Amino acid sequence: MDLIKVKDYQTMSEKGCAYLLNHFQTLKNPILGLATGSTPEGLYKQLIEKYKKGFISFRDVSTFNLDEYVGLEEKDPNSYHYYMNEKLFNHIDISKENVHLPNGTVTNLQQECRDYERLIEQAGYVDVQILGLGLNGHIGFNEPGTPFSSRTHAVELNESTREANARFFDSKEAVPRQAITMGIETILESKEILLLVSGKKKAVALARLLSGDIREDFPASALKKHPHVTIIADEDACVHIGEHVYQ
Ligand SMILES: O=P(O)(O)OC[C@H]1O[C@](O)(CO)[C@@H](O)[C@@H]1O
Repeated sequence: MDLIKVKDYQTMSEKGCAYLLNHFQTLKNPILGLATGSTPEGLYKQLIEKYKKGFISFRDVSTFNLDEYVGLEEKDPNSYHYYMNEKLFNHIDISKENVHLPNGTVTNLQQECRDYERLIEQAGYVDVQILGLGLNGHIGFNEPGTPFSSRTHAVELNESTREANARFFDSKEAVPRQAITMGIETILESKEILLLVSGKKKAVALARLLSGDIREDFPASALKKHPHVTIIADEDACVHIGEHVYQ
């Protein structure tokens, strides 16, 4: 894993954008894996800016999002469909049929997960997967204990994750209890992975990722098995690096 340490959130977002643009140049039909949450918002702003200035087009880009809540309609402001439309897709020239997110409103979640896997495979797998880091080391919605061999699946969300995400909802009770997420093995099939980490809150998780063992109770540690992971982290997120030895 390569660690690029930057000053702050803004620089992390700019560097993340430069990293993606670099990869875009080498790919004919880039397939991007996308994350939600607070962390990539600045990166999406950067991408929109580059598009508006004419530096980049998304006409040939396809996207696969990591996850979606179960039970939220696309029009629900807390759904990840809504988030992606608002934060990125509505502002760029991407074709809606090239955009993919799991559908959390279907009755047969297992079938939806299998279909999502098939779509990723048919597309030829993700070229660059963007990830954020959960406080408990989750990636996508793969909570601690998720087998590294997991494929796209429906999950029960941890209370700590529901609490962390309650800031987007009216109350913690309103946060869905289930989600669909790409599995850890699905994520590891991406050709390149870009992990963005920002803020003091993430410092312990980042330090554990860098110096701890590869263990299923810390999902992000699976990234150490991948040959092409780049981490861009700001100074606040790096404050605990090297301080402890994590088991
Ligand atoms: O970027 P945030 O909001 O800190 O969230 C970190 C991670 O947690 C999730 O929001 C899931 O809870 C991921 O989508 C995200 O990458």
